[in-house]
Amino acid sequence: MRAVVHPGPAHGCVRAPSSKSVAHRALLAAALAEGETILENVTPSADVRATLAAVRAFGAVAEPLPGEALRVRGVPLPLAPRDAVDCGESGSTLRFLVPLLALTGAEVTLTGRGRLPQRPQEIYRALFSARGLPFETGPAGLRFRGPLTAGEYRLSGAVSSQFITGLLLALPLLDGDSVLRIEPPFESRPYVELTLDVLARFGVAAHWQDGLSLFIPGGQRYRPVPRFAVEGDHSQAAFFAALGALAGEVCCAGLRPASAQGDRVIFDLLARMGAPAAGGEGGAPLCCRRSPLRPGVFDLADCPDLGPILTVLCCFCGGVSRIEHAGRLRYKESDRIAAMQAELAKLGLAVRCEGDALIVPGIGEKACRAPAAPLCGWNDHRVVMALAVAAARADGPVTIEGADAVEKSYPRFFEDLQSVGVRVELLP
Ligand SMILES: O=C(O)C1=C[C@@H](OP(=O)(O)O)[C@@H](O)[C@H](O)C1
Ligand SMILES: C=C(OP(=O)(O)O)C(=O)O
Repeated sequence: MRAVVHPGPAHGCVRAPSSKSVAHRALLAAALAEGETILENVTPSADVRATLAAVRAFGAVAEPLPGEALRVRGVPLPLAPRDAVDCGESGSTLRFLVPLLALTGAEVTLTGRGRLPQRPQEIYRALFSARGLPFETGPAGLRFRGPLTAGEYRLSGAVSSQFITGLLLALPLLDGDSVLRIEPPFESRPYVELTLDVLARFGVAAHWQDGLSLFIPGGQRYRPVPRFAVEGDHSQAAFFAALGALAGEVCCAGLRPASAQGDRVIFDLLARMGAPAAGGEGGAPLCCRRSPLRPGVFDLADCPDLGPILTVLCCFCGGVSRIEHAGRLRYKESDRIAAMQAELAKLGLAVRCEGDALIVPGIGEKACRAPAAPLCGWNDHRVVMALAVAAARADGPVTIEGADAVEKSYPRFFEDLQSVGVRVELLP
């Protein structure tokens, strides 16, 4: 599908889809809790559907209820899936499942598509090899066998926090206690805090011994939660907050003020740029309006998913910005540094790379150039959404190929964009 986005002002209010990160964690926790959990507000994105299929494959029952809710009846320990489990393009699904399915002691195969088979899995390979357990990646997918045992796990904090979350989900179910020792630099820490938050809501404890060591008591079981409503997604709201700051006034509803999501920092970043959000009291919508944006030095270490939209915002600042710790953007659904550099260049927006930092000279209040040729979405939802926001500030319509990549996390993205007055034509 291609999307033709027409520039113009945006005005209105968008309800954020539910947090993909919280939904993955809550689905897995509910699927491991004996008894019934009703999960409410689960946006059926492709990634969340992959996790849903996986929990069914390990023995949980999950029935859809009206209004994007699910009734989940869990199993105390995962059962060995009969067939390979398809993780789609979801890094979270795959990395969260590995330690859980290793508990079964059976040989397990996980498959994936798009860029998933190339994304780093070395951390798990090293942990499995150190324990004499098989872990192989090949054309048929990722194959491994447990059982993982309780004890001390040492792993780098610089590749992906998803390995830490995977271990945090599984180790409490072993008989003995475990400790995770994270080697610095430790990036994406808020995602680990989010995991601890969801674990606690399902009655599972783990705590920091110091800033880099997590103690995980063994012998625990997940407890069902009668009603668990998945909160709104700050990473997705970021696209609409940015749209407001660039092209009108847009409000984002459905966000939890006390959320543990690291990407809520988008509102601090916008305030630093000179577009502070109004509202937000007691969970009311947060509204950002067009303002002249100031450049600055920004850091993606703890909020990598903001990378593409932050780069777009910097392109419209009145001066040169620097975005630090962007290196891990190379290992997502696309190489997001290469993707954003290539596509923004077509809009006349130059982005330079200096090691792991991006240098972004902004054009201020001017419009960017609408190219005659289409932009490429790089099969990456966050690249497509960020380019669509940039297009609202172009000097003519901008075509984005591969726009259906938004299915991965935000199936209603283009409808929501239209609902705030941005004209979009969706073509097959
Ligand atoms: O735990 C999670 O839900 C996620 C962690 C982050 O990955 P990294 O830890 O690899 O940065 C983030 O990029 C991803 O979209 C979701
Ligand atoms: C990187 C992402 O997700 P995942 O790692 O789960 O594929 C993302 O949503 O941007």
